[in-house]
Amino acid sequence: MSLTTPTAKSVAHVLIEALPYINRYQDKTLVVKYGGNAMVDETLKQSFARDMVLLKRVGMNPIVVHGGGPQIGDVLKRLGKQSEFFQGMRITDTETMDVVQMVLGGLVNKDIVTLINRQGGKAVGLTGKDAELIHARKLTFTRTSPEMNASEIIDIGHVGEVASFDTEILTHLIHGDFIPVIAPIGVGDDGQSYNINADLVAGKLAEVLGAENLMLLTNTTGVLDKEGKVLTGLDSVTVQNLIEDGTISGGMLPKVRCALEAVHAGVKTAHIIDGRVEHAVLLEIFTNEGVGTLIRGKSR
Ligand SMILES: Nc1ncnc2c1ncn2[C@@H]1O[C@H](COP(=O)(O)OP(=O)(O)O)[C@@H](O)[C@H]1O
Ligand SMILES: CC(=O)N[C@@H](CCC(=O)OP(=O)(O)O)C(=O)O
Repeated sequence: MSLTTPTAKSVAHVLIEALPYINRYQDKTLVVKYGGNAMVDETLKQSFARDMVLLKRVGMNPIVVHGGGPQIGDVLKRLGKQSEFFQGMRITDTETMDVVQMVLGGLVNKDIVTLINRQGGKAVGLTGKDAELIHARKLTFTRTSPEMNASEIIDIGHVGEVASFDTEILTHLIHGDFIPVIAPIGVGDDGQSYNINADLVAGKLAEVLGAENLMLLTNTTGVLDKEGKVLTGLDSVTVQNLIEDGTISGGMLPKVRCALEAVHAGVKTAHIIDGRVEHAVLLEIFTNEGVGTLIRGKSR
């Protein structure tokens, strides 16, 4: 290919356009949450893996936190078990917890690790139990019953929230040029395993690592309004209104909540983007255009 052909020129142009972004993100941490719904086909999974390797090679520190809700659901179904949710959280009895560990810590985690390594990266897969990365506590809900004038505790089994992180292992991995790939399973004080929503893990991890960016990859073009248009530049007031009027619901609730908490705690930007678009992460990082919903810290 000659250097004067339009293709060569456009390649040079793209690289030069990316330079300010590469400078800006040099040595910065990006927490990328890869949702189970975004892992839809092999080509897309490979393009995601390639993005992670490229980010690492140009000097950023990507950390992947993955989900796998649909994949857990499929295996449970094969075992003749129905998935049940309470406020977006999977009701997790002991048998379900075993399946969660096998699917997230085994199948999904190792699939992502292999894809990244095949693209030339050095990925290491962990659950939150490895080096006690994620300390969990049991998540319980209370429901107030006006008739009985009392509140009732709702136990949804082995479901946890993040109590704290021990990030020492991540520091070692980042300095060794590895890409950590984390399954959202925590360990309690009692040594028990807890199933944690992956958005919650990604948001809290971005906070404690002082990440530059939190990116949540899902299966919509972003947070949508009632007409299906992508909303962007959302702050806490707008998000609250959208939750109250029912525009934001289900699996989008933990995403917007943890993104808001992260930006309030100092993460520079949080984005909810469409993981079904090839190279969605690169488009978000290296272009001015942005491809999803930006969540803001303060109203401007
Ligand atoms: N306002 C909204 N905009 C976009 N998606 C929404 C909205 N409210 C609810 N959702 C739902 O949230 C889902 C994304 O959450 P979830 O299924 O948990 O994905 P993931 O597996 O990526 O975490 C969307 O597919 C959509 O059904
Ligand atoms: C407590 C809880 O609901 N945990 C989730 C963990 C996986 C997850 O979060 O996967 P996605 O990001 O693909 O939805 C679950 O069991 O499905």
